[in-house]
Amino acid sequence: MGILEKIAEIEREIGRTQKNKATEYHLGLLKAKLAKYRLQLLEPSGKSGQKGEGFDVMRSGDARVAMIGFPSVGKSTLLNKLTKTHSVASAYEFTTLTCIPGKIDYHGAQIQLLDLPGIIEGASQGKGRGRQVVAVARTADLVLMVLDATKAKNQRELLERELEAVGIRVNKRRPNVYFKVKTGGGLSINATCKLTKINEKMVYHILHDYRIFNAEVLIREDITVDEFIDVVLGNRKYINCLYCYNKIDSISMEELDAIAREPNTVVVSCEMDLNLEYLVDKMWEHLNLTRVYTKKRGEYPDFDGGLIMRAGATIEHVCHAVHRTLRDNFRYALVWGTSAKHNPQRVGLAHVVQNEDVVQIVKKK
Ligand SMILES: Nc1nc2c(ncn2[C@@H]2O[C@H](COP(=O)(O)OP(=O)(O)OP(=O)(O)O)[C@@H](O)[C@H]2O)c(=O)[nH]1
Ligand SMILES: [K+]
Ligand SMILES: [Mg+2]
Repeated sequence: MGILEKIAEIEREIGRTQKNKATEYHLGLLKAKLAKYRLQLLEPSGKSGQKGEGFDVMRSGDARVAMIGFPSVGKSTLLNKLTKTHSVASAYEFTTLTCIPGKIDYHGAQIQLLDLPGIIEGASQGKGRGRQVVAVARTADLVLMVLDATKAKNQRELLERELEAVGIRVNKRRPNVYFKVKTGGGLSINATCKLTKINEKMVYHILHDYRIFNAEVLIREDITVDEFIDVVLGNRKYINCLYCYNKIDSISMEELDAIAREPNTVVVSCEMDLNLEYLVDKMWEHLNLTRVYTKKRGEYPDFDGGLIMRAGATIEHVCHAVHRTLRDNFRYALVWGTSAKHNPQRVGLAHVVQNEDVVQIVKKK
């Protein structure tokens, strides 16, 4: 039996099985099996030409945003509106067949925006160019899910399911579980809180199913079976996602009002140039980047320049971004801004900077 058939069979069985206390355990095991087969689907099948030409676009700029959506929702039109790149747009589905990068300048930061082919249901199992498209999504710092405001309401769930199937978790954080595989000593399973959705026996069996017989597990929050499997597989990507409904020029005010209230959602019309600037603001917000200005002693900070850092960046990261030898000559730093207790605060390498901080690095004599 092929993997696809095995997957279909397990999915059928899950569908057949009623969800209740008595079947919970059995369902947990089925889900573990399903995840295992899906993982195999993702692995390259030996033939090296499989990767798909036109999809390995070089990363550039400070962050990468990938547009994911069904055909003809307006992804290419949006790329044309937001960047100087041109990507063919037309009323036919599957107009775009490769990955086309564009660049957005946002107050001195550069965001790489990727136009991609439309995906269809079953994309994660290799339908269309789905597999290449979702593989690109895995490399993004933010997924921009482009949706057609005039189409059915379940687009969002369908797309999310395709991303889930390749190990992408959108707008979720990594489950708070310590998990370490060991070479001996058996299984040690502990929890620091009450578990209502999973129990020790289930954890034990899932680990056995993955042929893990020695490991330390410390569960620190009330996780589900799926979340535990994510931890065990370890290759999940947790990516922020912003939902962008396009073509709002073609729906009623009532419909618009309902969509606009959904979380993490921006409504736009490429055709009427509606809300596009706001969309870029929201993209920046969801990328969760931090801008830090550096200054020299006795001089004003350079508010035009500014370093773009990941959230959680420290003074050490700032040093690396300025010059590769700076960290070795580092004595202390002075920080002005929201991360400082008083202005300026004298800090060490481990100090976490915040958006719009000003940093002066003082070197060893
Ligand atoms: N009414 C309306 N139509 C739009 C809007 N934006 C794009 N379109 C139209 O939607 C159609 C599809 O646009 P594309 O940009 O090619 O869509 P796509 O998502 O890139 O499509 P594929 O590459 O085939 O997946 C075109 O006919 C566009 O003119 C909009 O804001 N309103
Ligand atoms: K199209
Ligand atoms: Mg297109």
